[in-house]
Amino acid sequence: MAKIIIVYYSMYGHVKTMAQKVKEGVDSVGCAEAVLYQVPETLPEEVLKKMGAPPKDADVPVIKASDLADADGIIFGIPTRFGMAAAQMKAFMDSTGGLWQGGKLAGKPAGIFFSTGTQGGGQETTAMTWLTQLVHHGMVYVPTGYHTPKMFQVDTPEGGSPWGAGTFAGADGSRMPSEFELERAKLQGEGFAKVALALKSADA
Ligand SMILES: Cc1cc2nc3c(=O)[nH]c(=O)nc-3n(C[C@H](O)[C@H](O)[C@H](O)COP(=O)(O)O)c2cc1C
Repeated sequence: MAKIIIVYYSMYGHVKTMAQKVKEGVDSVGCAEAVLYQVPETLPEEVLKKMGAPPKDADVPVIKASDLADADGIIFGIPTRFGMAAAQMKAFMDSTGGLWQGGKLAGKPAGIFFSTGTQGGGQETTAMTWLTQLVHHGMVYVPTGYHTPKMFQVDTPEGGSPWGAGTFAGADGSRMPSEFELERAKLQGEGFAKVALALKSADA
């Protein structure tokens, strides 16, 4: 059984909704199971209140760096801030120095999915700039590529790219992931689990 960790930050629920679909995809493969975690919050309560952030989910545990060590693969769910990852995600990665020194994540597959407010708001730059985290840990980036013919056909704005599944929250945050974006999130989970299983069996 391959254990896949899906670790995300989600202030308004878009990334969380995508994370649940990615999990569905991983779990559908058989011999693979995804576990959801959220990263610790770094903003003070009063700032969160001003930003209109709802309370965090009690049902998703908050991750510690050591939780990553026994994963067979890690998928990162990232909301965009100013064209790159939300600082909460980076703050969590900054707590993984011990794992990095011990090479504990080296060789593990890693995927990325994301959410921006708008088209052109930084879906690909968020993924690209996150690669530094993976490279320094020696992780193996698993993109989705054009994993469904529908990616060539969309005529309405849809989030995501060959870098990973994605969604648009809309300028006011009111848009929720579309059916196509959720389908891609599930496909990403499926494809990722297959790669993780192959790497795990090659390692056995
Ligand atoms: C401080 C801040 C910076 C943001 N920067 C961007 C940005 O550069 N591009 C963009 O499209 N959206 C930006 N957004 C919108 C977020 O990406 C959006 O709220 C998020 O993807 C929603 O995901 P969530 O519901 O999981 O939190 C920003 C939001 C905040 C609060």
